[in-house]
Amino acid sequence: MRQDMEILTKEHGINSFKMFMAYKDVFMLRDDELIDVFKTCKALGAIAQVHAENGDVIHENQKKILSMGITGPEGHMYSRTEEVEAEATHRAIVLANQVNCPLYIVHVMSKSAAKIIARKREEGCVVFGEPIAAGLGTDGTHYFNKCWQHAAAHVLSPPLRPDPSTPGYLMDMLASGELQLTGTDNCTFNANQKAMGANDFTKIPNGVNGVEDRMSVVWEKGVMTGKLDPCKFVAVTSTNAAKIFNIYPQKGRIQVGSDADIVIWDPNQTRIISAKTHHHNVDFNIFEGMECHGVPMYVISQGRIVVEEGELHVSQGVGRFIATPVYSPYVYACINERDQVRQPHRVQREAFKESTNNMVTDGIEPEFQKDTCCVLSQQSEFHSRPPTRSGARNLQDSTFSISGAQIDDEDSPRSGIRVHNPPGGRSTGLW
Ligand SMILES: NC(=O)NCCC(=O)O
Ligand SMILES: [Zn+2]
Repeated sequence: MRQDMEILTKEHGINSFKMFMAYKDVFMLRDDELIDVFKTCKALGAIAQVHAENGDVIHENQKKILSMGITGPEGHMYSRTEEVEAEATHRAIVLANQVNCPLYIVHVMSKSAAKIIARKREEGCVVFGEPIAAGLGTDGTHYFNKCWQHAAAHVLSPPLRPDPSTPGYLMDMLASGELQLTGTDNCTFNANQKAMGANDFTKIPNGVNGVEDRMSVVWEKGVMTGKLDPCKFVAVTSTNAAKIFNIYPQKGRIQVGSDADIVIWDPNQTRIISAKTHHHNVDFNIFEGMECHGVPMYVISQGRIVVEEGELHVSQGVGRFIATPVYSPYVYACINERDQVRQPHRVQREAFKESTNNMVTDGIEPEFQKDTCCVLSQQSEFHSRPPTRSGARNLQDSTFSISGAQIDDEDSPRSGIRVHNPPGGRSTGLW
């Protein structure tokens, strides 16, 4: 695998690798495997991407939900809760940070996962979060739709969230910079293909549309709501991605020398999204009926007009692959510095010399020293402090040990523990 990644980065212009924490027994990587790939990405200067959901938990939940007789698309959502996404998001960030590898979380779908990304960035982790058009434009209430096809058409992973305030929240996070860019994870299936899971939600192919409508959805939900200004709109739809994937300013900027890929956006026009008029080769559009302000009047690609007033003028094969070089400075600048300054360092000490008196008895009256020695050796398995002057166990000590033993196991029965020297003199009193 490492060799393949090396060839891809060095000879084919690939600088990012997506890993799955979901899809148990298919794509799912375990922690040690993730660490391995993160280390390889780091060594190659690539960006590690993860699909963050806990595949083991999903597997358990799926069995449970199916056994309850829930076979429809709502089961997809119930089996992949926010917590399942948030746990994996947190774990991925921790693992990547441990090996100082930059991380990109694809399709951030929940408030919980977004909050974790924001918190870990605040703590200094190099992690980027990408919400997608689906999660910004619609929500998981569609899984409760009585029409199976409608509900199944919204199945993607992680799923849309039933909390209808989620899209607005994710947009707020983009506006504040806590999430950085928008994608789509465009991956469409028509009704017949989705029907593979007609009797079992776990078999519904995952994925929805997004690529054609992403700009419109982000403008409508971001700019028209006053959350994003037009410059931030450009940043989260274009420039930030170009920077992260190391193709800026060839892409993501309009200037002499950059590629002539330009969208002329008319903010005053409106259009209504529909499967009847979209250009996807699929029979459903998850944004069906959404009225969007802001319409691309012209799209220029490689200097040629490819969209003009709603009409598409493209020919197959004119697209070209853009190589993405490793060591993106926007991603790796801090990483390289951290490699230098965050090294653990060894403390220089004198060699250990065995002491002739290995009991610490300072401050304990001589008459109690014998008892004390006995107690200390009994305590060796525990965090030990000497007994108090009265001889009682020091209450600052932990009485917990992994073995389950208690510090006072030998004084039985437990309800009648003898105190050698309680305040006020020796007695056989109980405490
Ligand atoms: N988002 C989605 O369901 N896409 C299909 C493949 C994947 O899970 O990434
Ligand atoms: Zn994915």
